[in-house]
Amino acid sequence: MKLLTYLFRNSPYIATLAMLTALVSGIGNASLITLIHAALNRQAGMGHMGWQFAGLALFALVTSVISQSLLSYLYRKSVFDWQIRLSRDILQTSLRQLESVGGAELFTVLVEDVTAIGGALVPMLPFCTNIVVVLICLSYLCWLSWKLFLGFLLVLLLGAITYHLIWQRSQALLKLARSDSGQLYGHFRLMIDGIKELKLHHDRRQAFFSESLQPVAARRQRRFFFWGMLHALNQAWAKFLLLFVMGMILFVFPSLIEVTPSILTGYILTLLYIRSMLFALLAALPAFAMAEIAFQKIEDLGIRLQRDDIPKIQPLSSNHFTDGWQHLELVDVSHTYYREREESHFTLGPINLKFTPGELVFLVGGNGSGKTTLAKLITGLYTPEAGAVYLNGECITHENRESYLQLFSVVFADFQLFNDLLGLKNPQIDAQAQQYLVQLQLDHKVSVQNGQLSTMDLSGGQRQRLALLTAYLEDRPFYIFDEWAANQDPVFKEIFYTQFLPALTARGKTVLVISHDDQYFKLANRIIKLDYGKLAVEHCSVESTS
Ligand SMILES: Nc1ncnc2c1ncn2[C@@H]1O[C@H](COP(=O)(O)OP(=O)(O)OP(=O)(O)O)[C@@H](O)[C@H]1O
Repeated sequence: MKLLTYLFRNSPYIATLAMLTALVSGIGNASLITLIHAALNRQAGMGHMGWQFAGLALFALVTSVISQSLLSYLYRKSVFDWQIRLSRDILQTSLRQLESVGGAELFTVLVEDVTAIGGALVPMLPFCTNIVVVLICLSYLCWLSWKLFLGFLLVLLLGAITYHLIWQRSQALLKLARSDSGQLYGHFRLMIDGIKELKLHHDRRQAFFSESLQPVAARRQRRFFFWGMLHALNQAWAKFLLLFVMGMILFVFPSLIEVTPSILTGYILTLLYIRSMLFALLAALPAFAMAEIAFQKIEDLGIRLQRDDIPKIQPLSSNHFTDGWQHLELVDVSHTYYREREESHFTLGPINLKFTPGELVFLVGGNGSGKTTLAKLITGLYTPEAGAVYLNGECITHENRESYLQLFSVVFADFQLFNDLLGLKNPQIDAQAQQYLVQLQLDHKVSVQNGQLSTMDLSGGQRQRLALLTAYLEDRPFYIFDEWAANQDPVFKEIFYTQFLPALTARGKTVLVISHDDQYFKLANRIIKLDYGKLAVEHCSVESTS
């Protein structure tokens, strides 16, 4: 049902046309059988009937081609629409919500569920055609003999009840198999991201393969197999029932009810004709079942992505914050992570901080003290659970958050490089990038043409420098570097702290550096130290923080 609603809402005209063609094709097909029966009983002139037969066959062919072509279009469009819509939703949703959904679940929905919905559209139109044929044929049977039809219906009812019982069990299995898919995609990601660690350690690789990946894959495969088996059982049961009912019509009912040989022939002929259609109807049900669960998963995800307590980021209305800022303030800001599995939580804050243009601020503290979380709060990637962030005295809310985000250029410790200098519209971008590449000592490795980097196959430290290049080109007022220099050689580390950072602040940029390099702390205007989520020390003029 959801599939039909989705289809008509998404492509009303094409779907209506496809459905009409499918229905008309069904009527054409059903008319053929009545014509064949009439021809067998010589009820009209044979020449006239021959033309009718040829016309109907041609009609069925044309309508079938049209509906199949429309179907193919609808399938591709459905997959495209869902993937684009979900991708847009994901890009619009707040970081915290995405983190709580998890990458593996997002990936499973984008790949598996979207394909399942598209896949269910494939048998959809033949399903409609077949339903029409079957319904017309059943009416024909009723018209031939309603008494015989009652007997037939009784057997059909018995079949429907048993079918439904097996169907329910198979649906439960399908849901379990779908949750296995989420876990399996999670393992695939882990395998690809952690391939070096897995390759290096034989026992770890074996354990990952045989204790993590394979059991989930095997369980999923087993569940899909049993699910398929239940459907096969249902199909076989349906076939048996049809044979059973034919046997009853041929050998039992004639002794109980008065029927002519012509009616018997009509019944058997019609049942033989709709046999394949009935089976096609049943064969389509698994695809619909998969789509139903996929819809449910996408709906769940939609609900999680658009939860009321974490509103979506509003689109960029104006860039008014970047025109000039005087001060940025965090007032009693806090954030808590809940770890359901460990039944524990980590709270950062309440934090009170102020930044002004042209400052060089170091953010220091032990591992897990909350430095990266604070950076996410400052940048607006996280919304404070308590307190507020103010820019020039204006509170940052969901209405102005998108504009506020444009204030920052951040290189996170787990940064991601893009080989296109995406979103940087400056016409001199190639020349500027080339100039920075020289400064970053990467010009012998990388070049930029039409905003595209020639390569990203670089060492870890060199990739970090490329991330710095992007940050430079963004030319935003507030820079944050999360342990950027950790992988740099001493020479370049020195250049970064003593040349690059002062050059940025000299241009009026505020720079917040998350760092453990205490030999450079003396360069800072201010040092902020975090200790287990609390602001431990804030030095204005620094010699040492220890
Ligand atoms: N997405 C998350 N979900 C749950 N807990 C998280 C998440 N991210 C961080 N944490 C927890 O919050 C705490 C602070 O993490 P954060 O990354 O901010 O620390 P950090 O000071 O940057 O650490 P490091 O110096 O190791 O990078 C840690 O205890 C961490 O386990």
